[in-house]
Amino acid sequence: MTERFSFELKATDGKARTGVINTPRGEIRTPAFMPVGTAATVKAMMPESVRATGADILLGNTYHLMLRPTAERIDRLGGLHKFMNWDRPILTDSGGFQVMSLAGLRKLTEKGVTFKSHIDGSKHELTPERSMEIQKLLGSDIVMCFDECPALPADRDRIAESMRLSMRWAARSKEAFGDRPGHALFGIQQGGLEADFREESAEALKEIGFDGYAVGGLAVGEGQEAMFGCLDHAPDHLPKDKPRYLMGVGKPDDIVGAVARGIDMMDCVLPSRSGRTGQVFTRRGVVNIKNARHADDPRPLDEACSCPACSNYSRAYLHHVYRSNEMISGMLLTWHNLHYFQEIMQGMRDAIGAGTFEDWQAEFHAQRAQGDI
Ligand SMILES: CNc1nc2c(CCNCC3CCCCC3)c3nc(N)[nH]c(=O)c3cc2[nH]1
Repeated sequence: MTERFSFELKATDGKARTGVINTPRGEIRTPAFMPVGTAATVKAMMPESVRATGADILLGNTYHLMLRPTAERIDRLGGLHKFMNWDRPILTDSGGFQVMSLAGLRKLTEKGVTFKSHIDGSKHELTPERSMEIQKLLGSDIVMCFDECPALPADRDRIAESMRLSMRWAARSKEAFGDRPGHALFGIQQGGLEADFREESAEALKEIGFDGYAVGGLAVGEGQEAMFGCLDHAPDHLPKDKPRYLMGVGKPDDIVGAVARGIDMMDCVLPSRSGRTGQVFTRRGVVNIKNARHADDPRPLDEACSCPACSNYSRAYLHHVYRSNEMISGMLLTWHNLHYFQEIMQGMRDAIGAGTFEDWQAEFHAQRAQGDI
């Protein structure tokens, strides 16, 4: 059990890296996929099941939890780990991104953001200082700076202005975070798809100094080609000896492409949200379980998968419980998707460690090209 937060790089293969983040609540094997636990739960999953899929860390959300049940109440009840019965690391986002995508009636100023709750319309304010206070009350192990993520497409002036505001907010976040051994504060690089702004943002963050660096401002509708184009240079300006976290990504092939470009950590609602809408990710591509062609199919979703859904149930059963809107449908498909995403991460960690990441990527893409799934 370490009292400090540290990152050990174990091996690299091209720009891809594999390593371990040591935290007082346990280690995080990288590259890491972090399941999203928006309102103190990974939807349809017990925490022990999330762990069984191979997750070392999960995400909590400042925006949702500040509105309901409030960070103060979670603090009074012993913090988010105890509240949701997850004793391993938790990373919390700073709330700004969710305000811009969820809240009503927002007002953005140099100080921060005021907004109306999407739950009951009550008025709230988020500033770098308040976001740090909330994340401290939640007890999260990895805290994200309070930032502003501009919607793309946006012109260069808007992107520069937004990035420079986020850099001022990063300095205020660091100031408010203080010195908290065993807890980490991550800066968030902004700058849209502009290489010069990405470099300016990275330099500003390094000047302030953080325990890890996120690549923000992506996966906001730019498409995979533009995102990869940005990732071909954006991580290069970030410190090599600190973890790099790409926020909000993504589909399996997004994740593989991001790791190949030097990313160590990712989060996405996709596997859990898709699990509830019948979209199943497999090594050969996506299966839509609600399609009538599965009604009589006795085969598992994926013969090569060892998750409970693939080990114990037929496609016909999964089709039936999805169509019947039974709770077990979301449980089994979410479990499968999270298990599959973690299997991809384990495959990449092993391949990078063995120096065979090129071959692993070729096999990953070849399998997906196959026909009927
Ligand atoms: C989906 N695409 C995307 N997500 C981004 C996110 C959110 C990442 N996921 C956080 C979880 C979401 C569900 C609830 C729990 C927290 C971003 N967050 C921040 N702070 N800044 C971004 O530029 C930023 C950019 C992002 N792009």
